[in-house]
Amino acid sequence: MEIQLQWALSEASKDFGIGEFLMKLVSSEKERLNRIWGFNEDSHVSSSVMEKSAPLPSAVDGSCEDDKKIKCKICSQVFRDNQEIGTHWMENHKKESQWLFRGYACAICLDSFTNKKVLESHVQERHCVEFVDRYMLLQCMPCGNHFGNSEELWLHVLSVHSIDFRMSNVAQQHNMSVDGDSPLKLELGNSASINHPENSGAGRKFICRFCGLKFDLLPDLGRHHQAAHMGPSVIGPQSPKKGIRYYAYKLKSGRLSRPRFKKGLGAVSYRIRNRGAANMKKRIQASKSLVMGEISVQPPVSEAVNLGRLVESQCSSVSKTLLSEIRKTKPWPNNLDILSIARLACCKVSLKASLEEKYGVLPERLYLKAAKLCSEQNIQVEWHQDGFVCPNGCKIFKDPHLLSPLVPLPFVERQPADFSEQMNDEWEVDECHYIIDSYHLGQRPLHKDTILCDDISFGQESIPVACIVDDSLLDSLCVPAGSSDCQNFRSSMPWESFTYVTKPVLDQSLDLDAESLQLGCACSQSICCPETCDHVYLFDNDYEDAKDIYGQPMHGRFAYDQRGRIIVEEGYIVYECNRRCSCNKSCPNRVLQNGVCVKLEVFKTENKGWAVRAGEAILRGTFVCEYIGEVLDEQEADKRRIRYGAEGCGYMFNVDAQINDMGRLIEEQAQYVIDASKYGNVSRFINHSCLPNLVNHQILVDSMDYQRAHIGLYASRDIAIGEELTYDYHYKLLAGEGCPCQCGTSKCRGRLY
Ligand SMILES: C[S@@+](CC[C@H](N)C(=O)[O-])C[C@H]1O[C@@H](n2cnc3c(N)ncnc32)[C@H](O)[C@@H]1O
Repeated sequence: MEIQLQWALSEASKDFGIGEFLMKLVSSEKERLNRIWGFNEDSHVSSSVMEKSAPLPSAVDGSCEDDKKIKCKICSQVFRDNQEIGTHWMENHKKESQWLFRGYACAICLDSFTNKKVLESHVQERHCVEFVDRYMLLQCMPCGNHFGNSEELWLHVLSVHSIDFRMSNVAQQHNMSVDGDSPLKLELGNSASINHPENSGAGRKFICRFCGLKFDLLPDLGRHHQAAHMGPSVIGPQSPKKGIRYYAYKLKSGRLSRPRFKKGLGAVSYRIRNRGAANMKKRIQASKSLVMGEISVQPPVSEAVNLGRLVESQCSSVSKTLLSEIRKTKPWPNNLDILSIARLACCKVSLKASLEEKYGVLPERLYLKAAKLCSEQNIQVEWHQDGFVCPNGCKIFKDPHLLSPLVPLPFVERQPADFSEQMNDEWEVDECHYIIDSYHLGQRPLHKDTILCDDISFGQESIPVACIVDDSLLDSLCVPAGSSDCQNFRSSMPWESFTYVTKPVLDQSLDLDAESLQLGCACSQSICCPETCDHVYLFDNDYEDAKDIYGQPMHGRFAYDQRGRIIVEEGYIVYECNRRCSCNKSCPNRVLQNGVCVKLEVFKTENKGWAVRAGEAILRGTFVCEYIGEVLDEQEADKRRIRYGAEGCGYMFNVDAQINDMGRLIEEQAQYVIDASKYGNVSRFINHSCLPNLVNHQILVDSMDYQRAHIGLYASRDIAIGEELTYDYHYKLLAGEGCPCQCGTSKCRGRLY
């Protein structure tokens, strides 16, 4: 066709008469097709005509035959097997199949996207490289598998998801029996359902299986699905945060539709009243998933029949797909995984062996990527250099084609033949230059550290919190106060000035009826799912318009992603599951309550006393620690402030002051203070910065009373190993000189208070 078209075009350009002749030919051919197949200009598919004239063996009517028929879920055309319906989709519903099945993934970090443009900006912003096609993988939307090209993807869809092409038996039956407004329509189809015009007597509709909304066109449903129900990783870059002025302006101008936020007992009783509605919702969802389960079970017999029909060339394609499936059974490591293994590797051989043991076969020279990551995180590794000899005697495979990293490589754009080559190219070209730049030019002086205490929590945290001091600062540990000897050395040790606790200590000053207000969700599995979890429902009930950090609606989603990273915008109270729920520790809605899961170190600074730094790379959204101490009401806090004096109040966390732009607009403010002076955890050593890398969120766990909200500190961006952890204290600036801020950032406001 391609060649004929080229010929026709070149002929037509030579002679106008030939062009006219070709146009006539095309239109008469079109007419002929319309006559034969009954197509007309307005609707490209007239199912009634199609059913009559398509040369298909089975009749459309006849109820006992219905079960065996494979009906296309878009146009209701009938097919004998998966292969036929697959070809039909490829030829007639290509657009729809792209909506339903084709996603994209970043080849560097494997994050998922539905849109190529968004992937492009992700690659540029996240990985700081110009986007080229080799950074793009295709991803199967329903199952998340990755593919090098659309042919592979389509083969996979054909062999694994062909059931999604067909109208399910249940759907067909319902289409015939259910009237237009029945809630049962929610249960139809997989990603979308269609009411066939002939069967229902109504116009064709696509129904979202998540929320029941109806759409006339499948692309509209696709767009809705993407906007309303896709996870954070598949959507665009973060929208700019809106500050208090923005909301204040909107409030003033009457244009603010801020989140409905019901706090305190009134809110809780409202929630309890709504429990009935929540349960009803759950029942609908449960019945939905039941029917969906029914739909997605593929009778094994059809697989066998289909396999028997495959010709040899198709067999090899299927085997290719199967092989790619096998390759994908082990997940590929993300940057953090590579980094943590790279830190411990003694050489390229040991790195490769450890990675392969965990993740199977990986791209060649992955060590270059590992070295780049180490370089970014200031972890010095020798082994990436050319000619490195491992002191442990590991033998390094010497690749004659690999140039020394010191030789500049020309950046030549090539179109690689297959995906594995793409991956190799990426590691080879980019990383070498990166390593040279940061490693050879950016060497830092080596400091020697002394570990003062292996674990200041003394076993209370699941990951020890070491206390470390740079040798050059050892002298500063001697308490100055005029004493020249180091007799007071021990009393200045940070862990000795307070009692380490891992749970908040509730002061008697608080008037709490906490226990009775705790709500468990009714999920029956050990791991809750957002569709049925009451805590998601409670959140949605409180905040209709909540957005995630990417600006997408939070409706029907947990506040955490699958990796336990917080995705909800600052300012919304998060409901975690609790001991009244039947889920276990690994439920995705339990994060803060599981305690510190990243390696933290307390260390001495030159000008801010003790501080906390990352003992490992921490990715954005990761829970770092809870601000723990004695929970006081405002009156008790005031008394203590007078007792401590201005300088002694450094460990008091004023929740009211910490509530962000969004929270400040909420009528009932959180009037409580957490004092970590006497009781606390590692968080009490975290210093202030005017440009911090942590944010705080209020998390409800043991009680629905907002005065018992936990304060969780989460990474607001990716944090490198060794980087000091900071949050913004938001102290009010007092009259007078106050305390100079030593955060040293470009955004420093000059004073702490
Ligand atoms: C919660 S404590 C932090 C740990 C404290 N550095 C220590 O040694 O225990 C808060 C106190 O640390 C000091 N601090 C924290 N951030 C600071 C900053 N950016 N500049 C100066 N001092 C800071 C102030 O003395 C403040 O009152």
